[in-house]
Amino acid sequence: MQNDSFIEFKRVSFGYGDRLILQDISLKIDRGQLVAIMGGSGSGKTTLLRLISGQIRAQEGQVLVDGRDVGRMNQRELYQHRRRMGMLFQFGALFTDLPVFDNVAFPIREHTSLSPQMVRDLVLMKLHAVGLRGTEALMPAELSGGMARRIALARAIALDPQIMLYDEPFTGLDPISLATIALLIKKLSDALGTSAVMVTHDVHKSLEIVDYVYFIAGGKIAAAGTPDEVRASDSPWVHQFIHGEADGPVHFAYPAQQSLAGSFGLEGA
Ligand SMILES: Nc1ncnc2c1ncn2[C@@H]1O[C@H](COP(=O)(O)OP(=O)(O)OP(=O)(O)O)[C@@H](O)[C@H]1O
Repeated sequence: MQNDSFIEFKRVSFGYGDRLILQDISLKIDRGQLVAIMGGSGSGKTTLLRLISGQIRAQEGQVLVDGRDVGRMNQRELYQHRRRMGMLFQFGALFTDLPVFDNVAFPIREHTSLSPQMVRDLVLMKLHAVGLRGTEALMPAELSGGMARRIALARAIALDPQIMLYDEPFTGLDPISLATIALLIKKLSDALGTSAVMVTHDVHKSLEIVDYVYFIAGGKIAAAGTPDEVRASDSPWVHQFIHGEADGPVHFAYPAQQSLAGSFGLEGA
């Protein structure tokens, strides 16, 4: 596997209207890497994912995927770009009126002209990958929350994506389902060699499975490192964040208005 960056933010700034959300962000995600993005509520984590998928364009700087600037892609290029991408969102619900089989088959039918037999083989393979072979005839209403999330994961990987974007994949799951999904995310990332970006509030579970973590605060990268570096960090900011303490430099209730990185000497940490 090549060890070069597949996703790269080069001095990216983005705002909704006049409100600057991300400011001069630079980061790199290597091929095959699983990276977590963490930060307080409203810090711009989902915005960062939208920049990668091309739903929004950077106002300054570049978002490069496989060397190509997502912000400069035309409609046709964006369509191709998204075809290489799998997404699992907290509210990425299944189509409730379609059985599991058709839910997983949906992107395959939409984006390829494979024969029904091939579609069937692929669907069964993906269901097997998430440990839910045998559920193809069930309707979404017949699934538990954890199973539904795994079926959504099977659908997200149906086309063997090169990039996976996860937005709060653990939210609303019981501890066992959460551990199962986390393990699957890790296993699939390794098996498929995808570059994966995961926005999450679940610090402890994420640190068990990711290769690298970026913390966002005040529109900037407040800290970054491998899980071991993060755990060993003596930064009060990181310490407060990973221990979920209410008091400290992080304001959980409101989006930070100015760079905490600067205030705590964490710039480029
Ligand atoms: N389409 C939009 N128009 C205007 N403001 C928006 C839009 N989408 C998000 N915002 C604002 O931008 C800020 C960053 O939003 P974003 O969803 O990226 O944060 P987040 O870090 O993912 O938050 P959370 O953890 O709460 O989901 C928030 O203050 C949000 O209210």
